[in-house]
Amino acid sequence: MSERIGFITRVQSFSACHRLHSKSLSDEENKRIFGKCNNPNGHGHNYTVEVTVRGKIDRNTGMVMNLTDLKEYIEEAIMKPLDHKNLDLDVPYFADVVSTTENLSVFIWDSMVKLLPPGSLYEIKIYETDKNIVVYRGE
Ligand SMILES: Nc1nc2c(c(=O)[nH]1)N=C([C@H](O)[C@H](O)COP(=O)(O)OP(=O)(O)OP(=O)(O)O)CN2
Ligand SMILES: [Zn+2]
Repeated sequence: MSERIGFITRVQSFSACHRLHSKSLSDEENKRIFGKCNNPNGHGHNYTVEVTVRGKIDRNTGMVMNLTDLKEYIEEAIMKPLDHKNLDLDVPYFADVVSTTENLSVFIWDSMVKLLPPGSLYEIKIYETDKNIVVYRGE
């Protein structure tokens, strides 16, 4: 039988607060562009992240990778740095990077890719709210 390629996804939720504010824009521009999300005292989200890994379905184990291992990588790359944190103040990456969900997806990609087998990370999908969804595939 020829080699089969599979995709596996693990879902993880975490809570964090943030403020959309760019240091390269004036206060007026920040207010105009980010509106209520520029509130000086911030606001919170219950984020849901889907991490998808692509790979060969191993003939012996029947797995692309062990989901138990993926769970541990997610704990390291997502939960420890982000859960119950103020993204802008607690996560050094966001000191000079606006904490949009796009940039959050890049942060999570860069953190996950360091832990996973080379070339295996396929997609990071984040639900910031039920209606606001971002996908990043490492490009
Ligand atoms: N391109 C992006 N646009 C916006 C982002 C983002 O990350 N990328 N983020 C925000 C805010 O963080 C904001 O919290 C979004 O929340 P909100 O507008 O309240 O969410 P909903 O659209 O789901 O809420 P409803 O008011 O119920 O429609 C803004 N833009
Ligand atoms: Zn927000």
